[in-house]
Amino acid sequence: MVRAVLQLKGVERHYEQAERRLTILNGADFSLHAGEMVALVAPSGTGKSTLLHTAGLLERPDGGDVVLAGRACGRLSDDNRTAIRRNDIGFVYQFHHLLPEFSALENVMMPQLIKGLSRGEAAERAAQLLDYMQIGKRATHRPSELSGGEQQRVAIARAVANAPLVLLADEPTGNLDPVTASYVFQALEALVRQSGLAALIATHNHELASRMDRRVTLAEGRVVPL
Ligand SMILES: Nc1ncnc2c1ncn2[C@@H]1O[C@H](COP(=O)(O)OP(=O)(O)OP(=O)(O)O)[C@@H](O)[C@H]1O
Repeated sequence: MVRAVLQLKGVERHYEQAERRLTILNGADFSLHAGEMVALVAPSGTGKSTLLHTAGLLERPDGGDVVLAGRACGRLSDDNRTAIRRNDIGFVYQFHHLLPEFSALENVMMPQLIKGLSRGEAAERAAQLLDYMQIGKRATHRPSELSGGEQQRVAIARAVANAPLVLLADEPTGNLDPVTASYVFQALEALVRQSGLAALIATHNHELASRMDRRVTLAEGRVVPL
């Protein structure tokens, strides 16, 4: 049986809004397996970002837990969750959030330098990843000198720079035109398949969702098949 790299077990998330309690995740269960790409497709405001942030240990669940490679992590301290996140989880957002004063190569090197790799090792891996994302020729360019699709390719390379177990993406192509979105997704897919990563990708794009292994949605705070 393929092992679950990421599990949500009865996860609850509530927000206090204008003196009322808003329940976003209400006992959400979900398993993501090694090598799998899963699309999270749900209407705006139903909790996709909340789910990704909780799964990615950015936010703590109010109930239940997040299990990463068999280890219960969701309820750990902020410091412990941050340490685990740095090693084991890659994030891609709708907007690239690249550091504007650094080149594409340096942006991809950054997480590796923070982890403690030497500049030489980090530069070598960053160059390989940029080549893999078919943007190697742009390695010395700053984000402002790149197109939206190129910026997202760099952001994806950065997200996997530390060889995480899990890639979480929140509308990674949401800011791109359909043709560019399709090419960027193709590169993302090739990278995920080649590295054996597990990926959970929130998208409103049904065509891209249809290219993934399975699709889930959120209904009344739970994750259900689509
Ligand atoms: N920090 C917060 N405090 C209060 N309410 C919040 C907070 N974060 C999110 N919410 C609310 O929780 C609900 C779910 O938000 P979330 O961003 O997870 O939805 P989403 O499905 O990702 O939406 P979109 O597709 O528009 O990005 C929304 O009603 C939002 O207003």
